[in-house]
Amino acid sequence: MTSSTAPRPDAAPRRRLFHRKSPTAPLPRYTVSAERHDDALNVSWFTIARRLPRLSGIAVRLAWQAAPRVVLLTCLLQLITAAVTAIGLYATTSALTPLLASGATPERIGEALPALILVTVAACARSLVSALTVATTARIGPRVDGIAEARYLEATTRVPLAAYDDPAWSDQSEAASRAAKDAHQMIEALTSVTGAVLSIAAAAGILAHLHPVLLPLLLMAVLPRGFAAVRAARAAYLADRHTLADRRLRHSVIFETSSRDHALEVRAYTLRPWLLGRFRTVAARLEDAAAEVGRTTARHQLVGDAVAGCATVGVYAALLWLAATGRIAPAAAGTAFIAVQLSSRLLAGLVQGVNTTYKTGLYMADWDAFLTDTTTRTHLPEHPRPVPADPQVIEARNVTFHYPGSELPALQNVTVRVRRGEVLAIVGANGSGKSTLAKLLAGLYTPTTGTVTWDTTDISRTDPEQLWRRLAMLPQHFARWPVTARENIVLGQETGKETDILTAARAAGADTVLDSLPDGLNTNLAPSWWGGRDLSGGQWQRIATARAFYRDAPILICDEPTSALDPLAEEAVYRRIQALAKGRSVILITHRLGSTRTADRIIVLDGGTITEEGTHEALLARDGTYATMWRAQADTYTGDKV
Ligand SMILES: Nc1ncnc2c1ncn2[C@@H]1O[C@H](COP(=O)(O)OP(=O)(O)OP(=O)(O)O)[C@@H](O)[C@H]1O
Repeated sequence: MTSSTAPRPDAAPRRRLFHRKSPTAPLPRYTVSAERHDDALNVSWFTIARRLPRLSGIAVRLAWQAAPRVVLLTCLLQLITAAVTAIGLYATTSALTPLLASGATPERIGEALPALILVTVAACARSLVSALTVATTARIGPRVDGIAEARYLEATTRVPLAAYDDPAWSDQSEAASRAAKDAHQMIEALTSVTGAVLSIAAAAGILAHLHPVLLPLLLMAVLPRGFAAVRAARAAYLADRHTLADRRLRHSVIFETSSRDHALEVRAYTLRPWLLGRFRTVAARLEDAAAEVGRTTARHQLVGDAVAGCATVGVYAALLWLAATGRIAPAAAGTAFIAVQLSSRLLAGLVQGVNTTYKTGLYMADWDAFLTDTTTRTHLPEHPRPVPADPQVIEARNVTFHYPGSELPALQNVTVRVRRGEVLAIVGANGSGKSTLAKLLAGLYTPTTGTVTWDTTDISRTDPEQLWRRLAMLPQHFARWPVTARENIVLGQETGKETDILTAARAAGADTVLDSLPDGLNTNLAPSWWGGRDLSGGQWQRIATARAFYRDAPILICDEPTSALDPLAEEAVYRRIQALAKGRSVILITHRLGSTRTADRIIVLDGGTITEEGTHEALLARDGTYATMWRAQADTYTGDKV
């Protein structure tokens, strides 16, 4: 399996999408990382027949999990449909035999009447059972989607963070999320396939019973269209896979163009033409792909219909000949005629069903493979080591770390230790590896080589969820959760005492923010929803800081905690961090060197390696990078050279 989404130079779309006021924009054409089913068009019928049960099995298992009784009911309804079809056809022969015989018309009709009533009852029963099947299937669909989506979400929230940096995983994730949303289609399709197959089998059984030659004749009429359907499905699926990257791109272009977060820059930078140009480029590419699928499907359908049409004419001619030469009874020929017509109608459902089953089934296989791959990536240790409840020392030893797909290490041979009760400040230029080191110490990434230990426990051998329960982290890019202020602070923990929430808020300077909100802690901070309120950047940072302070964890990591705060709030937050360090290990990443003065130790990172380590005074005395940065910052305050 290849694993990259390397951009290729964009080729101009072959045809125009729609009337455009603004031009299309150059947009990289990404390749899809894992073309797992590229062989789908080339495989033999035998392979498809072999694959279909497995593909169907995934959906059937989901359906069974969702509603076993409803599945059983659906199967029962399918069997009833087939039985009613057989009864209807059998009754047709019984009705035709007296009708086509010689004798007085009233007598012949009288003789055929019970069979005619049976034919009518069978037709009504078929319609009723078919309606019941639709209602029953509709009950399973949403539950199946729900289970498939929940399992997708469980996998994505469990997978190590590094997976999100891997384009191959992101591609798979897109395919799996699409499959999970459409799982119900597979169930509907399978139901119609089973129903049609059983009914056609019933028709075939009756025909075989009437005369052995009728069965091959029926198959001749129905098979060509079925073959065409499967070919069209494979072509459509492959085209879908090849446009996966473009569909991801289109989602992100739509999001970037219309989201609230980007709305200001869209206007201030007059981005409309550029963004719409990007959208039109990717939409045109998708339009071209869809048109290609349409052409392929039409070609297969046309060939299938032509062959099926010829075969049907041949079947009718053969029936006439068999009846005319007395080889089969006229009533049997009449029933065969009706059976071929009925089967052709059923075939329409079967064709559609096989089409969807195969296509959706391949996506369900992607979903299944994604869950397996994600579980493999999650690789929890079989017997996880317990995480120390109150670690005394957190240590990275000879740690080197590469982001997925990145040749240069973000960290190289880093050894660092932070003890309980200590504040370790990490400083350095942009991109020097500060956040990466913090994430490794927190177990959010696993080192490529080297170890991170909490006390003597190698954290790669622990259960990460247990580890993260001992962690309070204020990341550089914190999330603005669209929930209440209270939930934003308590986030993921049981709602504790109101006084604890307010204490954390006060320590983070968020108390004044809460005072300004109409419903205080209960104010909804989802500005895109009715009644929701937004906050300023600094106010959000105070809430996010309160979130980290509220969490009573032995390890506190603050990554640029005051980047948006006013000077007074900044001062208060650093004081609080200092106070919190008493019972904790604190890792502080900051460019505000004023705040590092009181840190117990400072490390300076440069290009992923530690170049200096010591106290503020020791590093100033050393007159290295730290001293240079300190002086540069001091100059901006004093206006003098220090
Ligand atoms: N998800 C990622 N995938 C690939 N490379 C990454 C990723 N995140 C960071 N990097 C790279 O790793 C290096 C270290 O990044 P890191 O975020 O740790 O720097 P930093 O010192 O925290 O920077 P800043 O001061 O700008 O926040 C940088 O070269 C960056 O480009």
